[in-house]
Parts: sequence; C-alpha cells; structure tokens
Amino acid sequence: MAKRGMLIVLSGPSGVGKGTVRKALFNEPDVDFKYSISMTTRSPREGEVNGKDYFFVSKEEFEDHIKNGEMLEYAKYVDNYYGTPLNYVNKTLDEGHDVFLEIEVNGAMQVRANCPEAVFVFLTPPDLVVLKNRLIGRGTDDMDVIDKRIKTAVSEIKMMRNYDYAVLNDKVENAVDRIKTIVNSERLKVNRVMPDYLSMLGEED
Ligand SMILES: Nc1ncnc2c1ncn2[C@@H]1O[C@H](COP(=O)(O)OP(=O)(O)OP(=O)(O)O)[C@@H](O)[C@H]1O
Ligand SMILES: Nc1nc2c(ncn2[C@@H]2O[C@H](COP(=O)(O)O)[C@@H](O)[C@H]2O)c(=O)[nH]1
Repeated sequence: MAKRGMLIVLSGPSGVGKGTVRKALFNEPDVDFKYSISMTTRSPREGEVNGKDYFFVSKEEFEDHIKNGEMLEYAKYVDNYYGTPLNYVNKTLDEGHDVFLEIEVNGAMQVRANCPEAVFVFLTPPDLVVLKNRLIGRGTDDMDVIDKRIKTAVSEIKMMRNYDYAVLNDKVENAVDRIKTIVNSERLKVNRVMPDYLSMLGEED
C-alpha cells in the first residue's frame, strides 16, 4: 500500500492571494500537490468553471451532502456555504498524493480536529489597506461584499494562532518559496519518516 500523502491546508482572509499563490506554487517544477476542488452555493464569477474552480450547487444540494456525511468540513462564509468533499481527499491521500486545501478558518479548524497530522498554513497580507486594495483591484465583488470580507478578515487574522505557520504574501514568489520551505521541512519530521524506518526494520508502526 502507498504511504499516505500529506494534507496541506492554506487559509487566510479573502483577497490575501491564496488562489494566486496556490496557482504559482502548482506551476513549480518540483511541486506535485493535488488540489481539492471545493463545493459552494455562491454564484460563479465571470470566467469561473464548474468542476474546475468550484462545484457550484444549490443550498438544498449542499445541505444534502452535509446530511449524508459527504463533507470533510464546511462553513458559512458571507451568506454562502463552502466545503470540501470528503471522498476526493481520502482517496487521493490513500493513493499517496499530497492534497492541498484552500479554505477559510472555520473549516480549517474542523480539519484540524479530524486530521491533526495535516499542515496548517495561514497566509497574511502586509496590512489591511493592502488587503482591501487587493479585493478592490480583483474587481469581482461589490463594495458591500468587500466591506463584509474585510470585517471577517479581522476575526480570521485573530485565528492565526491556531495554525502551524504564518506566511507573509508580500510578493507571490516569496510566499511560494516560504510554503515550499515549510512543506520540505514537514517531510523530514520524525513522525512522518518513522514508518519508513520501521518497515526497513521489518516492523509495523
Ligand atoms: N503578492 C501579491 N501582490 C500583489 N497582488 C497580489 C498578490 N497576491 C495576490 N494579489 C492579487 O490580489 C487579488 C486577490 O488574490 P486572490 O484572488 O488570489 O485572493 P484569495 O485569497 O484567493 O481570495 P478569495 O479567498 O476571495 O478567493 C488578485 O487580484 C491578485 O492578483
Ligand atoms: N471552509 C471552506 N472555505 C472555503 C472553501 N473553498 C473556499 N473557501 C473560502 O471561502 C472564502 C470565499 O471564497 P470566494 O471564492 O467566494 O472568494 C475564501 O476564504 C475561500 O478560501 C471550502 O471548501 N471550505
């Protein structure tokens, strides 16, 4: 059986650059993570594709998935549900691949409770003015939604204490390098490599 993959959770306030950093990270030649596509009840933005950016579903469908125990985690964020389908994550980790989640803090804390071996990274903006300007510059949300997201950001940043690592997203390439350093050192942790050594000795963990 393949060694189970690593689960990497990236959170941070809306607009900090999680998606941008994740895409740059996935373009690195030495990075091979599988991205878990989330499910949401929010409407697709221009250019977003169902099954690529998100699985876009109705509120009723989302609630059915919750009822059926099909979500690893889920949360309500600014009037919509967002969540991680459980099956893809389990199957992909079992196949030995590393899985990358890009999710908000309440969902991340549910993952922390259920998968304590996952690695939790919080992406931070240089400051709140930069954060707001990034949201405005992205041009995807009305000003009232941006204000709600900034308000939420303040409480999200306070949740950073529950993460393993804080990564500043000043420049995308710096944030990518920081995340790669974290993941490479996580791979060397004794509890991750111990099963390999035990199997070398012909013993089970
Ligand atoms: N390091 C950076 N420097 C300048 N601009 C950035 C940086 N990182 C991201 N941006 C820009 O900030 C905006 C928000 O980025 P992005 O959509 O990746 O954020 P996000 O955290 O994924 O947001 P959400 O949680 O709402 O999906 C985009 O316009 C992106 O180009
Ligand atoms: N708890 C979860 N949060 C998620 C998931 N997928 C995305 N998100 C987060 O929601 C907000 C808003 O996203 P947006 O696409 O509307 O800007 C942002 O913080 C995302 O990271 C998920 O599966 N679970």
